[in-house]
Amino acid sequence: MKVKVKVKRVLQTLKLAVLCGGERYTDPIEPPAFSPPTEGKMTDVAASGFFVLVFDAVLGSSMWTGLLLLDCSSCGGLEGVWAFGAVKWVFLHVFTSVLTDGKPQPVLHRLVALLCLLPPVFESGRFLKASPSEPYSGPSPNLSMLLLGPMASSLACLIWEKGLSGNGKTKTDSVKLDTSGLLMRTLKYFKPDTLYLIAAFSFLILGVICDTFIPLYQGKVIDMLSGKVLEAGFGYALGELVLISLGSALFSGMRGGIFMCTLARLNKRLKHLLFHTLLKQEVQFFDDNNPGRLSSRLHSDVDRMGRTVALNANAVVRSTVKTFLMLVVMLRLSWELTVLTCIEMPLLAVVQNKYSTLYKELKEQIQDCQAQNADLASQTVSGIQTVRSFKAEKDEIRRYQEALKQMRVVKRRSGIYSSVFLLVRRLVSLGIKILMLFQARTLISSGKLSIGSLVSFFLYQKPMSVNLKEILYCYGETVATVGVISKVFSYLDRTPKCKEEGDLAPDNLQGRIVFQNVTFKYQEKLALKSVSMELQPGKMTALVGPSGSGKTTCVSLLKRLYEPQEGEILLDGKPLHLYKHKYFHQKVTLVSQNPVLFSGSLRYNIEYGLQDCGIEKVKETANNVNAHDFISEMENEYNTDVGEGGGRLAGGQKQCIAVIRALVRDPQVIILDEATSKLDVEAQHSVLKEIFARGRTVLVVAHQLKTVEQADHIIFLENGEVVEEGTHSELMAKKGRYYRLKEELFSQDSQ
Ligand SMILES: Nc1ncnc2c1ncn2[C@@H]1O[C@H](COP(=O)(O)OP(=O)(O)OP(=O)(O)O)[C@@H](O)[C@H]1O
Repeated sequence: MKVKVKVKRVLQTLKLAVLCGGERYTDPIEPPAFSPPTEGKMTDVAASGFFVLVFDAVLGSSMWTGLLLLDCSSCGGLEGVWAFGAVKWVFLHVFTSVLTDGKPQPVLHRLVALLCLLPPVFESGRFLKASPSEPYSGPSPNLSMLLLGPMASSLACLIWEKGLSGNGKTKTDSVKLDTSGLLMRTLKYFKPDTLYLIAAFSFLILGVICDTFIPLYQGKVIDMLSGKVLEAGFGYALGELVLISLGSALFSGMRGGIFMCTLARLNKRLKHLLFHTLLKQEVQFFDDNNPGRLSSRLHSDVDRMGRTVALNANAVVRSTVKTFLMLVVMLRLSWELTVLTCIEMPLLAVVQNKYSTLYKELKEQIQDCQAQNADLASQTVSGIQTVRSFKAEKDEIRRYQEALKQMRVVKRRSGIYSSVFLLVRRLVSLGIKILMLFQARTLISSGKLSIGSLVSFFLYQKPMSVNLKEILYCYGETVATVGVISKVFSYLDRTPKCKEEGDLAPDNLQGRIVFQNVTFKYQEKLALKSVSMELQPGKMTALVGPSGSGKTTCVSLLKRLYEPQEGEILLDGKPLHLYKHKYFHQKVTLVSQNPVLFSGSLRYNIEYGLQDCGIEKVKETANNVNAHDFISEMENEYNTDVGEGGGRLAGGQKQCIAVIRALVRDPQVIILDEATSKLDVEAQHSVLKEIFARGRTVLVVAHQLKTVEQADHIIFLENGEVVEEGTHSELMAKKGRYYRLKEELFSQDSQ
């Protein structure tokens, strides 16, 4: 135990000396303050790696010194080399644990494994290649071999850390896990298409097998053309080539078709699920997320997510199988040229990995810009009347131009990165190609390679690098799409902040509404402060107050579009959330000043959300509010299309349709938010008469007292508080707070 502590302290002293860059440092217990923590961590790993390499060199030279002193020419043959590797692993492992206080980083594990494995693997290769005339004699103490192992191991670790396993600076294991977790989760959505996928992958593998053998047969045919093989076999080889080519075309076509079909099914499922989840969210969610962004998630992001995962899985499997088969054939043709081809791979992987990291960030930025642009354009187009009436076209164009400029900057950056990446990739490929041509000349002149085989090799080499590039590209593309996938899943996983649906649906509902100390905030903005009021059945209550006083908020809470943070709203003595949703929204209906109509027929809009409402009931209700006549005069009567947002109807007609839509539901509570302001006097009269029938509870929202003279009870709201209430005449007679506050309004009303 004491020895361990001593070793540790010595190591710490050495380590800190290195970390301090050779500066004088006396106290080994108190380490100097390292600057940024991540930098410190990386230096720590580098220092530990350095000590592992030194310790490995010490172990290696001790073994050779021991063998020389004991006068042993062999170190036990191949078994001895493997045994020494195992012993070395134990020593290095313990050393690394001590060095890192029992928490060695994964990179150190990899370094130790490589240092211990490389020499035995190399010696095993030598053993297998040894000819019977020169049998394997075991390793010899060679300085270059002693240096090569540690150098190759360090380089491999460096390439892995800096290039292949991420950007080498910030990527943590949890992020990696998250990426694979997200991809696995996306794959799970393919479950209903398992049969399709099995068929597609089977065709894919058959197609790949056929593809792989095409160049081999082409090479054979070329050798036959040059007269190196018997003429008789020519027709047979040509037949095989045609057959394989036909098979490749057929299987590839089937594979592509089935994949596209599966992708379409996945898209449909995901979009349906996302739309379903979105519609379940509370209204506040839609206040916080603008429609452009949500629609972009629903359309382009889901498409991209499915496409990336499905097509990339297809491409990766195809390219991997193809690469493996081609590698086998290429190794048989010439292992020297194959090694050169394979050198290209890690180099390209490093470049691609760097590019992928940058590309991922840029993709996310471009996506956000696109959503913002779409939102801006749709807002302007849908509000064109307002834009035109304020002559704000130039402002809107400028805003849109600025958004486009922002996107152009990001896209330009992406373009520059992509050209630099392409340049580096091409240069690497070119360098390797030149080396291969030199090697091919040597092989052909020594008779180890025929021209046909060289042609075959080159026919393999191009698709081989295309396959590798495809694998790397798919990897990059998948990494870039992880952001999109996680956003889509974040919406899919979102639990709506609504109370659970109740099961109350009484046949007889009186419609008595009570607000009990209701307080409500929009995010940080307080809109209602402890509001208490009562709406009586068979009576008309008016909610009056200046703009921003909280009238609409009261209505929204009563319609359960939001939930109060404090207090409760009761319907016939029961909290609203205890009622069944459908029942509740049929019994409590709202008609607003600017009702929203959907494109479709009048009948569709009136029956909206109702399953069992016949045309007779629609006609009867329309008749009751004197709307049947104007509807009958329309081109297709109740089947007349109202246009986008009801644009083909006049304001008063829209209000009339909204009133009918509310009344066909047989409501017990009706909320009129300046709902009849655009109707003529006669129409207003018939609408109000119908509304007040059947002892309904009526809540009317208004800005001015003079518009609600017929109300049984008036509640005056200001700054989210009830400041005054009573009948119209009581309020007019009162010289209370309301009149002091609103003298102007009062004098206007009393005129
Ligand atoms: N979606 C929202 N997000 C944040 N604040 C809001 C939201 N809707 C309303 N508010 C704020 O809540 C307060 C009350 O608004 P509310 O719409 O209820 O007033 P109102 O009396 O209906 O006004 P108006 O008569 O003009 O319609 C206002 O200060 C308003 O700015």
